[in-house]
Amino acid sequence: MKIIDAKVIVSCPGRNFVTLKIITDEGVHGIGDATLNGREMAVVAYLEDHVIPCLIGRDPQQIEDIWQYLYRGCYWRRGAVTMTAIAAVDVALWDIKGKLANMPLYQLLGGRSREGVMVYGHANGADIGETTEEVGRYLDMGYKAIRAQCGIPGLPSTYGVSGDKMFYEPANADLPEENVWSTEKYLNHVPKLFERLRDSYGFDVHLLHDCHHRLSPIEAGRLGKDLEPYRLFWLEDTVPAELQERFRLIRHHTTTPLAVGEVFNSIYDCHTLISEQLIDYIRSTIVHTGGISHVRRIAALAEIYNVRTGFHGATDLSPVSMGAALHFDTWVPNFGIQEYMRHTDATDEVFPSDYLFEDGYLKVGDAPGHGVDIDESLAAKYPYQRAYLPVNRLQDGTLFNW
Ligand SMILES: O=C(O)C(=O)C[C@H](O)[C@H](O)CO
Ligand SMILES: [Mg+2]
Repeated sequence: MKIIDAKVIVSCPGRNFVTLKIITDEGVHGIGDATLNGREMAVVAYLEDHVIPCLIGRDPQQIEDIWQYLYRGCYWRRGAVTMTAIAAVDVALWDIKGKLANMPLYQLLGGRSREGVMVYGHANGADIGETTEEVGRYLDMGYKAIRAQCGIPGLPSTYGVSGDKMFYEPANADLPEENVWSTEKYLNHVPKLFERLRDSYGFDVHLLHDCHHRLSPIEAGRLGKDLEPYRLFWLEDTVPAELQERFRLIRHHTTTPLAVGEVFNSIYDCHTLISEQLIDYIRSTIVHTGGISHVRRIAALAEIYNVRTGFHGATDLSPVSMGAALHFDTWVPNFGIQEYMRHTDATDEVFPSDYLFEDGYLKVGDAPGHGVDIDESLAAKYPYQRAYLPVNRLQDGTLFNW
């Protein structure tokens, strides 16, 4: 069996998605997500110019060999662009293997470990009152876990707060939008949000919060401590995580569970965090971390240190990523939670899928492979539109972390 063709499809049904489609001589095809928000075309060029020529003629059943060929063979290991491109190939090949075996992906991985995948939704508002109402709305929809973000008095905009309450899309400008940040204002305000949420809804719902890489370790320790009475499910991305050792200090100061990893692209970004049990949830996900073949190694390492998975699942990860992640989540023994930011109807039409939301859980279907496809003629109606994630400045103008 041979790969006879592969193509990259870029489509913007509201936001940009990059999809790799691999076609075999037996008529079976597989697809993988290659979307890297704000740097999409770098992955397109990487795939078209450097990866696809190496795929033609190879046996698509040799997933591991192809993975090693693309990782070791490029010499310049790791990096978001490389690992996203490899992930797209890997997921497309697992999709093909599932179709050849006539099995859903979770069966190939080792079978079902749970009936459904607990997901968390995104409640946000301009202030504490609005976020509290939004959390209520998510509870009414059946969610068991909800991430809560709210506007900070004195700041014109805040990460995680959007006009559209169902579909959050931060990459929205032809050039990067500039936000303004104050850690002091933020640290004073956030505990009040969670106090109100626990007063309003009690302790049965799982509450999560994302700091989006904006604190120093000691500030993170303080926030974690301040939030302890409200028993968060997790506090995410407290500090920029290039330096894994930073988490030792945070861990010394708080028992609030910690999650990190959506910007990681390799096991080498998180091995210290995991093996020293400095975190509780690892968020490195399939699309940006080399695909199923690499993420399952991270999950296996995490399992022996009692760290659970909590995959990134924002809207900039396409339904293809969500389908693959849900199969992985259905199987992986140390599953924790799955992020679920809903896609727009236009996106779901371009990417027909068979997963369903039911009472706080997402459930995969039994279609062979990962169960998500692309409608190419519809995709072609939404041409690429350049869009960037925002940048962030402190109130004195210093460039900061977004
Ligand atoms: O979903 C999250 O937790 C995020 O932090 C979303 C990110 O800002 C987004 O994926 C960046 O492209
Ligand atoms: Mg995040």
